[in-house]
Amino acid sequence: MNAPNVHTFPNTQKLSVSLADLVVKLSEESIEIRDRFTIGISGGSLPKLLAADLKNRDIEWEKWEVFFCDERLVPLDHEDSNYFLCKKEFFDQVPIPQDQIYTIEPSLFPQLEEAARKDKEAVEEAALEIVEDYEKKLISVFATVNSVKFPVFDLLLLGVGPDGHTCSLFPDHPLLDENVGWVAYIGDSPKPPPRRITFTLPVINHAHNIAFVATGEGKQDVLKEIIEDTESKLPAALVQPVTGKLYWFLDSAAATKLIL
Ligand SMILES: O=C(O)[C@H](O)[C@@H](O)[C@H](O)[C@H](O)COP(=O)(O)O
Repeated sequence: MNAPNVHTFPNTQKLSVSLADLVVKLSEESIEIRDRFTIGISGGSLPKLLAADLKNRDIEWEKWEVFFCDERLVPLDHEDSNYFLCKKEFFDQVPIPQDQIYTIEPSLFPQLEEAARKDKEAVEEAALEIVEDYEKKLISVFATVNSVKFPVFDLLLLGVGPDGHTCSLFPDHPLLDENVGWVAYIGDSPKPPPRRITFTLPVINHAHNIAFVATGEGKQDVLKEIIEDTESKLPAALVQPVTGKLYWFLDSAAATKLIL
């Protein structure tokens, strides 16, 4: 594995500028080589930190293909939805074509909601339809181009929770062992809401570039383990690109305990 590139900034404004620099560079390179830029975005504080400076940059937005690294199984206009958050913080401010922003399928929601009134098995069945639909969306963008076992994103932007989770992959969860599927359903997320879908570890690890963004003192201890303990089994520590590059964008509060 390539050693991670850890970048620390005195404040989130400077972090956002440097993150935008990387995204602009990767977008230009990918468009030059593949005539498109495939990116996966996460929720949390990331969309705001991403958009802060990027929204003013000169970018071929019409070449972007955007997926969600994880998504909560709620309607797209629900305040828990990662799409809703990204729309408010980012998409509303840049001209990415709407049909190149790949959301979970809203028409599959009524049956999920109906299943929720029945039993766990019915919920799982309805959730699997959402998973399959999202995988089809990935196939529509990636399979004919790469013809590989896993999609290869140009860039995945990830957050990390104080427990070491990333996407909706949580510590000690059996989903960490998934090594075939591209998208997985989790019905027992320890962080609400409980029902979500998430990219699996192999999808994450096949990306050309992965950038984690973490800020604030609440991340100090977990970052020390993830970045410095080579034996750590925390989900974010299992993000180890097969051949791609791994970046960390931290503010000084989050990076305080690291030996850099
Ligand atoms: O789905 C979720 O519950 C959140 O999106 C979560 O995974 C978040 O990305 C991390 O906890 C980092 O969040 P912050 O960047 O806001 O600390």
